[in-house]
This record gives sequence, C-alpha cells and structure tokens, in this order.
Amino acid sequence: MWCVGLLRMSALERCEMLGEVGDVVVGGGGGEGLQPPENSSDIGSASHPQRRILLAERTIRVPCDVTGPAMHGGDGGEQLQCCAAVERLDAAGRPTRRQVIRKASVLLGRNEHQELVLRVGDGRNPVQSHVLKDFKLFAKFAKDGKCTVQVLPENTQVQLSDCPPDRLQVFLRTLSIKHQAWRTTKPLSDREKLKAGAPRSFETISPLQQKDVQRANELRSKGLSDRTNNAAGGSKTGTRTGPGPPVKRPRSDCGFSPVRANPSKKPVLSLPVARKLNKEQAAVLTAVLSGKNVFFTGSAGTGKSFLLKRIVGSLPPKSTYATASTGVAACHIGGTTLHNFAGIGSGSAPLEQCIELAQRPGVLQHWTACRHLIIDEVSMVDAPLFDKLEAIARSVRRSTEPFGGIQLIVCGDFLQLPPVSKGKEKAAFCFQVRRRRRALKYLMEPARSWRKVIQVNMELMEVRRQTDQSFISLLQAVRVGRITDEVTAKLMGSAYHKIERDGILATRLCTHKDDVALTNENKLQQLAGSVHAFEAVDSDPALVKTIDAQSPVNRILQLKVGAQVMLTKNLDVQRGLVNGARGVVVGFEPGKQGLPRVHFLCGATEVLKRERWMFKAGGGLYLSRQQLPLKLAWAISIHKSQGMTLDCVEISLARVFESGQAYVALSRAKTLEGLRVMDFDPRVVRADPDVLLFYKKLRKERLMLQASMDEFVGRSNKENHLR
Ligand SMILES: Nc1ncnc2c1ncn2[C@@H]1O[C@H](COP(=O)(O)OP(=O)(O)OP(=O)(O)O)[C@@H](O)[C@H]1O
Ligand SMILES: [Mg+2]
Repeated sequence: MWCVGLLRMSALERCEMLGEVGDVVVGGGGGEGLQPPENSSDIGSASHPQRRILLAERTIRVPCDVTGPAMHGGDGGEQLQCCAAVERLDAAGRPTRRQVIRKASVLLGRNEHQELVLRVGDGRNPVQSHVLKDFKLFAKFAKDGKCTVQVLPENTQVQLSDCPPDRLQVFLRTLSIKHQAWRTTKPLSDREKLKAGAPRSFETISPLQQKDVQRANELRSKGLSDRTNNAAGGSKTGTRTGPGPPVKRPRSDCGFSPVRANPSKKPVLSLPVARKLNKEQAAVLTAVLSGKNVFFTGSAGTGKSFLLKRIVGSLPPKSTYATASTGVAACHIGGTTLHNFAGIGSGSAPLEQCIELAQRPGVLQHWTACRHLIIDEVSMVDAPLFDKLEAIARSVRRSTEPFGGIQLIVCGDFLQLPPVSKGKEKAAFCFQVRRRRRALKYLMEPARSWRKVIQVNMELMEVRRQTDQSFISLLQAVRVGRITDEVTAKLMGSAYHKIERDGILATRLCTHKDDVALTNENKLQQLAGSVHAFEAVDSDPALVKTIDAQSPVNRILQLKVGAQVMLTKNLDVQRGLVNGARGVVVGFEPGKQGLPRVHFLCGATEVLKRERWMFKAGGGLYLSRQQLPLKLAWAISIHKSQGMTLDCVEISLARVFESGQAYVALSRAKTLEGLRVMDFDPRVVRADPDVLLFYKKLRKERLMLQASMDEFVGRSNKENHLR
C-alpha cells in the first residue's frame, strides 16, 4: 500500500507520488517537533486511514509522516533553503570578500573523517564546505530566520537569512547537539588524516535522536561541558564552541530550554517538546508548502490559528506577511492587521485611489516583497475589500495573475463573526458578491476574485479547544443554528453553574463594547484599596493609536487587590499560564515597581513582569509596547473574544445582533461546566444561510471529487495487485 511506502520516501519521491495521486506537492518540513511519530509502528498498518480532508477542488492524501517532518530523513534539521552570504574576514574580523547566494541550499553533514561539515550550495552544486570544529554561533535572531556561523580557523563567516524560522531552529538544535555528541570521538590530527588517505566524502547528517541528546548531556555531566555547553545557543556577541577557553553560559535563543533543576546544576539539553500538528493540520501545511492558494476552515477551536503560527514559521520571513482582519486576531498569530499591510486606510476609497495609496513608499515595499500573504479570521473581511486587495495586488505588482501572483493562505470560519455591516445593509462575505435583482432585492453570487484566487479548500474537523464530546456536539449544533430541545435544556441549565473558584469570577462576554468598559470600570471602583497604575512603554509614543489598535494590552492598566484579570500572553504553556488564563490580583510586590501577584485558576501564583509585543506598522516600521501581560477581565466583548480560549465565562445573549455571535461566545469556553448562560433563548442563535449554502456546495464538490478519486485508487490498486 502506498501509504506504507511513503514513510521511507524522500521528499522528492513523495512529491512525485502525491503529484500522481492528487496533484499536490509535499514541500519541506516545517520543523514540527523532534519526536519520532507517535505510534510509528502502526502508521503503516492496513488499518491506518488514508485521510482526505479537502472540501473541494483537489483531494490530498495525507502522507502518514507529515505530522513530524523534521524528524524524518532528508526532510529534517539537516538542511535549509535560504539566502546565504559567505564572508572572508581579516585579522580584525572585518569582511574582505563576500559571496551571496540568494537561493542557497545549506546542508549539515560529515566528511570522510566524521567531522561535522556545513555545506553551502546554490541548489545544484556545493559551493563551500566548512568543517565545524571551532566556531561561533550567533543565533539571537533565529526567530526572525537569521543566524551567523563564524568558522574560526578559516576566518570565514556564513550568514544565513530568510530561513523559515521553525526550520532554522531545528537546524541549529541539530547542529549544536550533534556537535556536542561528536566530542566523544577524538579528533584526528592533520597528520593522521593524511596517513589515513581516505577519499573525500560527504554524508548528510542523520536526524537528531534522543541518543544524541543523551550523549551530549553525559559529556556535560562528565565535566566536558565547560568546553562544549556553549553550542546550545547564541548571543549578541556569539557563542564559541570547540576547543577554546571556557566561555559564556548558554542562552535559549535557538530553542533550547536549559533546565536548571538537575543535581549537577548544569543546564540539560532536551529534544524540544513542540506540540505536534494533527494529521489534518499537517495536510494543510503540506498544501501550503506546495505553493497553492489555500483556504482552510473549521469550527471554533479546531486549531486554525495554532496551525497558522506553524505556517508562518515554515515560510521564508522576508516574503511572508501574517495578517488578520482584526488587531486582536493578528496579535494571536504574531502578525499585523490586513488594513495595515495593505496601507489603504479603511479601504473605502475608490479603487484608483487605493492603488495610489498602496504605492506610497514603505507600503509599496510590502506589496512587492510579499510572496505569501496569510489572512486569519477571514470571515470578517468583506467582499469589496477582498476584491479591492486582489485588484491592487495585480496593479502594483504589474501582474495579470490572481492576486498578482501572491500565494494566499486564508483561514477562518464563516459561521463565526461576519464582516461589520455599514448602515442597515448586510455586508457581503468575501466569497460572495451582492447583485441587485428586480424580483429579489439582492442576490448573493460567488465573488469573482475569491473563486479565481482560491485553489484548495480544506476543512479541519478535530476540535482541540474542548475535549468533552457532548459539549463539542452541542457547539456544533449551535454553529449551524440547529437548536434542539436538548441543547436548549443544557444551555438553560448552565445558568445555575457555580463557576467561581479561589476568588476568580467568571468573565462576562458582552455583545456591546460600551458595556465592557462600564462593567470593568465600575467593578474596579467598587473594590476597596488603592489603585496601582502601570503605564506601557511604547517604542513610538506618537503612534499610540496604531499600537492601541493591535495591542492586546492597554497603555494604562489600573489594578487593585481583588481585580479580576486575564493573561494576554502565553507565559508557560505547561503550567497553564496561557493567553486567556483567568486569575485574580492577590497583592503587589514591595518596591518602586510594585509588580502585581496574580493567582490563576490553574493553581499558579505568579508575580507578573512587563512583556514586549512587536507590531509591524506601515512602511516597514516595527513598533513595540512593553506592558504587564494582563487585562481586566470582569467583562470583554464577544468581538474581542473571537479567537480566544477562556477558562470561565458568563454570557448574556439577550442583545445578540449578528449571526454567529452566540456561537463565538459559547465556543470560547473549554467546558460546559466553565460556562454560564444567563438568559438563553434559542431565537438568538443564527447561522447565516449564505454561509450554510457555501459550505454545502464545497462539501458536495469534495464528495464528487472523492468518489472519482476512489474509483481511480480502486483501479490502480487492482492493477498493482494483478502485476
Ligand atoms: N495540534 C495541536 N496540539 C496541541 N494543541 C492544539 C493543537 N491545535 C490546536 N491546539 C489548541 O487548541 C486550542 C484552540 O486552537 P485555536 O485557537 O488555534 O483554534 P481556532 O480554530 O483558531 O479557533 P477559533 O475559530 O475560535 O479562532 C488552543 O488552545 C490551541 O493551543
Ligand atoms: Mg483562531
């Protein structure tokens, strides 16, 4: 069965295989963790399902190993595609000669003497090989896809840039751990090498395994660490590794988490425990890496934003723009708003004017540099804006291709919040256009640009936010507006849920934002004790409005003991200190800063320090805000809660005004027990009929395609059998 074969195939072979079956090419791995695939023994078994999750247009068979591409031979941490600059340095460390390879292929391997070698090629031929014995690693900007390896005896440095960040981090981990594990073998002297007379060879390094980590750690505990433990990270000034004098302690820049609790007090290296993508998510990543324009959808909590972050980490940063329809959603994926990217203000000006705005210095650079445009929460992007962006892209990029040839990666759930309507007219979703008809007032038709641009539609089915199957089913029913008596009874019954614990009250989700501000202000005022105010430090105070629009934290945060708060950043996922975690302020530290001590529902009590958020502003500008990662959480608006996962919520649905709004509110809760609906009325639950029709059509197309594919697969299986 071809599924078994895939496990042992190279990326290229898999591309060919998939190209044959479904015309989808598997790209490089996305650095999805370093563990061997779970249940790897039964992956190839006959019972393992070949998954097809496409809604329409194409059918992708999910190769069985795409959940952890970084772990598999030929597709993991041993190679990079990026831009490389190789510089010769003089004695003072100044570059004297520089060779730039824009589309470089960088490989990690071993030569005939089993030495670690960094090989830089132009895709076809190796151009340079550097033995990594004594080198410095500058990995501070690994998260931005950049690093430098300085090879000391050669006085050469290799600068890598525009690497997919996730992949670079895996590459650096592999380099560091392999380098340390290699120290168990005594290096040959030049004389010994000559004597050995081995023919020149290069073998790509094997994927990183637990035994490599173990060996590196054993060496550390034997005291060799003084010389070697610095390969783990990097710093501004570089981290020297190799037989030099002891240097700085490692940092965690390239993804290492040196655990400091071991008895010897030495940092321990470990394989990263990155949360793996499930098969559906991995299939989407595969489709994206194949270069297709992809729309993926799925109900609330299926991990769309989680996956988008991985997609961002798997694409070259210089040409990838992560955006979302709202500032809060953009912040979840570390991106910017779509409006900000486009540089066309609100986008309501006529097309010609918008094209002019998009050609302003700084803004034009976004449009020309962009090769991959990511849009999260696309349900809130209206059709005129989408069509306009498509036309702008063609115009400013001087291309007749859809969206000017930019690869579009679009995600969202059209059964959640719709685009904001202007006036009384219902706004059109970006997959439809409004046409005036005589008999009917308006008729929605498929939008021209949506159909022209989107090549692959996929749907994530596995809900990750909730685990209780009956609650998941309840939410699915609400999503499509099918409210049974059982659903009504459960939601009405939730009004009696006691969800307060340890002084932490439920967050009220409000339909209108005025109610939010009022509730939070009043509740804070009602608390006894003095106010502690924390002012943000903004990189550019003149652009406070731009920062406010994208920041998940306010410029001024006022707290008192007893204030209900919510974490706005993932601080420690393992301990439950995640974005949306609920807590209560229990005190303030003594001293000038007076940092707040917060007790969280997960049980942890933490003193919170300022965190930094970075935002991309128009004109290629970066802005930042430093503030405590907290916001008042007596109340938040349903619109602001889109995309969030919340511990304990209280909802009043009486003033719901949008279809999908009730579903968004209810689906923020992780459990039914953590939810209290004050006044449930089945009439407030509405699913937009246009969206239901759109999804129905996509599913129908998928089923038709699947049937024809089944025929094809059945025939080819039979033929194989007969051969
Ligand atoms: N593969 C995964 N492994 C572990 N956790 C996951 C995975 N995928 C998603 N999650 C978790 O599931 C929760 C929901 O994910 P996410 O917010 O990305 O869903 P979503 O589809 O974007 O939801 P919404 O439509 O509400 O925005 C998050 O806590 C996320 O960390
Ligand atoms: Mg999301």
